[in-house]
Amino acid sequence: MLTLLARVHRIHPRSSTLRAFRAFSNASPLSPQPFRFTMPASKPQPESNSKVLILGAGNFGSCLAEHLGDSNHRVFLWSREADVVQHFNLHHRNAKYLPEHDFSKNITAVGPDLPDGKFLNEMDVLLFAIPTQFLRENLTILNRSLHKTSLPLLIFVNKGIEIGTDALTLEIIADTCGAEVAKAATFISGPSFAKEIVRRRPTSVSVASFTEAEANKTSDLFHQPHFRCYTGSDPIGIELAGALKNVYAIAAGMSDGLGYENNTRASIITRGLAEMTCIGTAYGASPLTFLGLAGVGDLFLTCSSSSSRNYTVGYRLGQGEPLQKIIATLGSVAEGVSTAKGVKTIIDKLGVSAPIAERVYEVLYQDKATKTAVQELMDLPPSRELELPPTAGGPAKQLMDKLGLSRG
Ligand SMILES: NC(=O)c1ccc[n+]([C@@H]2O[C@H](COP(=O)([O-])OP(=O)(O)OC[C@H]3O[C@@H](n4cnc5c(N)ncnc54)[C@H](O)[C@@H]3O)[C@@H](O)[C@H]2O)c1
Ligand SMILES: O=P(O)(O)OC[C@H](O)CO
Repeated sequence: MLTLLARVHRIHPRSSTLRAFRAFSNASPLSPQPFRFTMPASKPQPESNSKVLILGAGNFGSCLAEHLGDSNHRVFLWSREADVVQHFNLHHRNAKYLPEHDFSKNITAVGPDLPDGKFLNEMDVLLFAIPTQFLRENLTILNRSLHKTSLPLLIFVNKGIEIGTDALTLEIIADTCGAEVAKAATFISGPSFAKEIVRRRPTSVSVASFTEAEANKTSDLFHQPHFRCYTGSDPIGIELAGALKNVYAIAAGMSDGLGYENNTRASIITRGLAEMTCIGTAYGASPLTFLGLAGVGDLFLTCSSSSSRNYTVGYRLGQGEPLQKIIATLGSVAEGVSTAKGVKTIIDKLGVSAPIAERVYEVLYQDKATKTAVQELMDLPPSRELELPPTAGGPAKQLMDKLGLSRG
């Protein structure tokens, strides 16, 4: 397989890229396939009419509530905003997010307090659509009433890295709810604008979990003729891909905002993918995950559309607006802004070269002018196009140790 890979891609058999692939297949704690672990599973799902609690009634939580309500599940949508709850139950509309959309009658809004233990444990599915920076505080509270012997199916859709800890969601779950809960968690990522899903535009996503049964249950729950799910066993990889693409979407937006054209954006997308793959590989994720929907799929989407909030932040920065004003008026979360901090720490720690991500960090947090950032990237000395770093160890290994999943 590796010899074939070398022949097809004209890679020298002793090249560092091939060595990295070889090292990955031998030493990485994660493998893109097959599923290797026997895991704690959630309680059996009903054939139909699952009871689903969606935590977070922003654009994405509301859109996924609609998707599941529309396929005849009984959906409860938790919002921390009392006016959103009240308005939703009266009008079947979310006044703040996706305000044009008429929502399914199968959805009931709940809140603003977090649901109590009795309600929580009656659910078949808990889906978290809360921005990454607020997940820990909510999981800490919910964990107190979660029955660990009869877990609901647990699904996470946020795309970010926690400020201060540089933790991925898997680690936040392990810290707040324990390793057994983290091992049963499932992650959805990929190119999926909320406003297109509610209009039933054909969409495909990656679904990953350490547990095959949980990934399959999530896929079964979501799969529709207009919504395809592709399962995988690299949750760390799809989490990293989803978080990283937001940083590169800011870079692509900056370039467009500065008035650069298609060549520049294509360079940012392609070099961004190379950086994401190197960071992911050094972290201990599978490089192949970055070629999937959660990787290049979502990168391409968010780097090339003004529907992306992260792209919009970059675009407005490129046009000369100050960051604080952009954040104050965006009306919705752009995870790339906070994630750029975690990415900077991770690349420094891992010693990975990621010049685009570094420049995004410097523009956001060190007052570097967007034009200077682009010029500095263009002034870099010529380099090899792709050199994957070694994969042994890395934060994924530490996370797998924490979950009790490392190879003996
Ligand atoms: N919008 C999309 O198309 C899309 C697609 C895929 C993934 N995502 C991801 O989903 C996550 C949520 O994004 P979104 O688009 O729904 O964001 P949003 O800005 O539309 O909504 C954010 C939601 O978080 C809630 N919130 C804010 N502070 C909170 C707190 N302390 N505790 C609990 N809830 C709090 C808000 O009330 C709101 O309901 C993000 O990680 C995003 O990257 C979004
Ligand atoms: O609007 P963005 O930039 O947060 O992107 C939303 C989703 O992540 C697209 O898949």
